[in-house]
Amino acid sequence: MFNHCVEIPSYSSSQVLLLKELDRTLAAVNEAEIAVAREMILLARRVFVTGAGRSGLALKMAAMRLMHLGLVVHVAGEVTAPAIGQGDLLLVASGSGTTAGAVHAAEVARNVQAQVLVLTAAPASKLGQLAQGLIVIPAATKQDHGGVRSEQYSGALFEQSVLLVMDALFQVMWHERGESAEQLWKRHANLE
Ligand SMILES: O=P(O)(O)OC[C@H]1O[C@](O)(CO)[C@@H](O)[C@@H]1O
Repeated sequence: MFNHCVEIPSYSSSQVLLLKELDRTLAAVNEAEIAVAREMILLARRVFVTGAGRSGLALKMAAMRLMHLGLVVHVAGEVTAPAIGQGDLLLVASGSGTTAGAVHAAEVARNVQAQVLVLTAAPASKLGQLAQGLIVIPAATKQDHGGVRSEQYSGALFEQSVLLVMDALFQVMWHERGESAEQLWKRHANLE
């Protein structure tokens, strides 16, 4: 039940809140962890991405950009995704680090000697412990309703941060590869 005595924030104040939270959270992401993630992505034979709900959707956006860079990328669970194996990388996003599908996928990947790179707000979680590479995003997890790490609903700050962390990493890798936007554009889907 909503408490109607609570002041309803305006659209613009909400926008400011989001930007402040993102600024603070992204500034706290460890650059050494990003460097390791970059290495793991570039060394992988193929990259698989997975995550539940909005966390998975944010990684699907990142997966598209990695494909635009010319990497071989699969979204786990899609009908065309092959088996993951040795030399592959599983990129998993889970704020809580406890979502069953995400943990299971990481276990499968480890069992077949694939590498596991995790973006999470909970590095001590089961998923965090399965990771060989970790990007810790100090945001609220989906059931952290305390409002301290974020005033946004559920895992929104984590999910937004996943997209921005991966887009920033894409920006680095794009310029390192020295390809023009026109060259990347040739890899864009032409059946959409
Ligand atoms: O990031 P987690 O903790 O794995 O949660 C997965 C997803 O579950 C949800 O709560 C519901 O889809 C999303 O907000 C979140 O992205």
